[in-house]
Amino acid sequence: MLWLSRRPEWQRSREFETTIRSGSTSTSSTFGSPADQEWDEAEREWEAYNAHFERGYSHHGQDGEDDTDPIEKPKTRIVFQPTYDTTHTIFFRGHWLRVRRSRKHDTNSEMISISVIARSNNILKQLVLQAKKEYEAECVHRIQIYFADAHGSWRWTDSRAKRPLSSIVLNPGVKEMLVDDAKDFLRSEKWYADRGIPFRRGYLLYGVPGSGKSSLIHALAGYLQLDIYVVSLSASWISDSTLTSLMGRVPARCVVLLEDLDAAFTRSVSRDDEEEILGSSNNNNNNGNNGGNNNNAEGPQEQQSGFSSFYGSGRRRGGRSGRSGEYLSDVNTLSLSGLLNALDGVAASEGRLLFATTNHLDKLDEALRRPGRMDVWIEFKNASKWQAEALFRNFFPACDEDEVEDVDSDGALSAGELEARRRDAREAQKRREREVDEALKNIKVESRMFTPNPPVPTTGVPSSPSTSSVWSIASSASNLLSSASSLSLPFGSSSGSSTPSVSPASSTSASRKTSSASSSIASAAAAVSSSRPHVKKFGEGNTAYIAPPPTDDIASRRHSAAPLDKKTLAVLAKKFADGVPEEEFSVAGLQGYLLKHKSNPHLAASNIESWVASERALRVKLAQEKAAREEREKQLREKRRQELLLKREEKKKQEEKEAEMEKIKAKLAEKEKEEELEKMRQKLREKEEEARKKEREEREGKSGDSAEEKKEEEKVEEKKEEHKTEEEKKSDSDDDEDKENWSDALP
Ligand SMILES: Nc1ncnc2c1ncn2[C@@H]1O[C@H](COP(=O)(O)OP(=O)(O)OP(=O)(O)O)[C@@H](O)[C@H]1O
Repeated sequence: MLWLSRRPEWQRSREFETTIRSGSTSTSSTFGSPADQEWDEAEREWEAYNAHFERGYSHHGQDGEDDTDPIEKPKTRIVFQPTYDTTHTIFFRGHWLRVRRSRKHDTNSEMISISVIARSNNILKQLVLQAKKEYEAECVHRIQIYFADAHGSWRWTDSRAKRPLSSIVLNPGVKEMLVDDAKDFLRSEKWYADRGIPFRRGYLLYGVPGSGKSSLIHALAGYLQLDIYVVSLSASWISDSTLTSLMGRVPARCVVLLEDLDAAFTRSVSRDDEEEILGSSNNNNNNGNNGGNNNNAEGPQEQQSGFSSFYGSGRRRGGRSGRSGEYLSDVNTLSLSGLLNALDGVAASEGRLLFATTNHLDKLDEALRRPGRMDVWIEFKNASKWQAEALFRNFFPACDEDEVEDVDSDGALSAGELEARRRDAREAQKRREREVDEALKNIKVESRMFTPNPPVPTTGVPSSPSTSSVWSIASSASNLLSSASSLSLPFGSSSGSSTPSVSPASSTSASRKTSSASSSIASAAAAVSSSRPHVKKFGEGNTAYIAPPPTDDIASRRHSAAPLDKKTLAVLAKKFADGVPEEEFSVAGLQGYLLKHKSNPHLAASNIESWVASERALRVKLAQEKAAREEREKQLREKRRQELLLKREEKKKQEEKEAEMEKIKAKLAEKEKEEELEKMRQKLREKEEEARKKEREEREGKSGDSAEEKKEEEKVEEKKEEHKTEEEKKSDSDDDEDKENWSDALP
């Protein structure tokens, strides 16, 4: 893409899309392609033309707009790219190439297809090689950052200027060891191959937040000229398969960064889940404090750091269990075996430097900790005094001067040197005061006066100057002194005169001299002191009221510190480090503090103790608030738990009652059935009875008619009886005959 963006044909495309990038010209986060430069040129021409055009109509300079804008304006770059799905023709080394940008719909990733009509594909190979060369040349100064996306692919997110390793303040030897180890690894591919050892190296950076883990990785990647591929293991979409495909797709030489190693597999469901509430009643103390070891002194200074926060990726989205006690999505289905497989399975790519960061080493599974997966472990602690001093020295520039010879053994300037400096400062101060007095004397007194409230300028009407008007004049004069003196005094706050506080009482002498001064005082005084190019300020043209002095708070927020001489720097750095307690505050915390005093190293050094005290007080307050919050939450949970238990109890009772009722109903139904049956039986019996009765009656009704028949029947019966007895007799006589026959036959 870089190569394409440099083709003139690409830039001349008639169908193009535009978008914008922001950034200052010096720190543009994108490649400064010729297309960009051409566009800048066009923009400049257009602006010049417009300015010329407008001059014809406007009264130039009428409202005093200042042309000298010392601040470089942030630049909005217009990015200009040929559209998708259109074929563009580019001429390259005697061949016409057809180039087409398109988007893959499934992964939404961009694809560029280049075709050429030629006898061999050499021309395409040459093109790719040249593109690679140009890309690499560009990468010398920047590192490319890729983030894993939910489709299991790497998405280019940004390119960043390299961070010098020297800007990372770590205990002596740590950086050197890491650099040597990484360099050695990258050189020893053959060594690994000869021994059949997978060519991979893992580094585990663990320790308190804001101690420089991510910064070190960034700086190291820049030093080794490697791109960074970041995966946040707490992302909701991470699963075994996506991680495996991601790890299989990293290029051979790069830095792979696994963020939040401790947050992997820490999935939770919603806090409102009943089971969780009931189950957690016994370990309430862990709630909302899931490893958020807050006695690491981060307190209010804790910063969201790491790559994901830089680049706005998915990290900490949905919470980071380790720190915030919030909840990770329950869609994250990464398993330990999936992670191990992705790290050193067959599909895992080789040649990469794997960095994993965690704030909670104790939460890591033993399998992950096993050497071979994470070969080098580096612990990051809160800032030591040594680091604090180095940080201060890094932060404030030192001008090239004579070496620090007369800084005595404990780092302080010798008494003589100090006295000489104070004397110089006092003299410089007096000189300025004299100059201002001179200026005030020369001021032409006009008849116009300052008026008290209401602030309506009453030109030409004399009135006695009020306290407030005197104060404003005097303070502007003193302000002038203060700004002048702050430039010359080496010990701003210790001398007590670098930011003199102006009050009506303290400014009486000045006010007497200027009781009838006009508004021209301000400009006259400013003319005395200012040697810088004049920049017209808002309200400077006021003639009735002079601006009040900036408050101390505003005054201390100026943004540039004059370079310190080495001796002063040594003293201030020592003073600063003396005030920082050993390993109590993170480097990020100290950096935040120094940023607040960016323009005033003296104040930064002298205020450190009060900052430490206020941070501690704040931390105690936060801890108390946290404890109170936790207690409240605990009570709330306990209440909810009781309510839930009660509800469950009631529900159970209700269910039992219902079951009882059901039983009774069933019994009743059975009884009813029985009764019904009985009734039916009864009815049946009655019916039978009735039927019999009827039969009997019928029979009785017929009895007269059948008397003869009865007799006949009786006769038949008698005959039958007779016949039967005869037969019996006969059989008896037969038996007797047989017996006789037998007895004859026997001897
Ligand atoms: N040792 C250090 N040297 C220089 N700067 C540091 C150091 N530690 C922290 N910082 C500064 O503090 C900020 C946060 O640092 P960084 O993100 O590297 O911390 P971290 O240890 O990765 O934190 P986390 O664990 O929260 O990701 C950065 O702006 C960095 O410049």
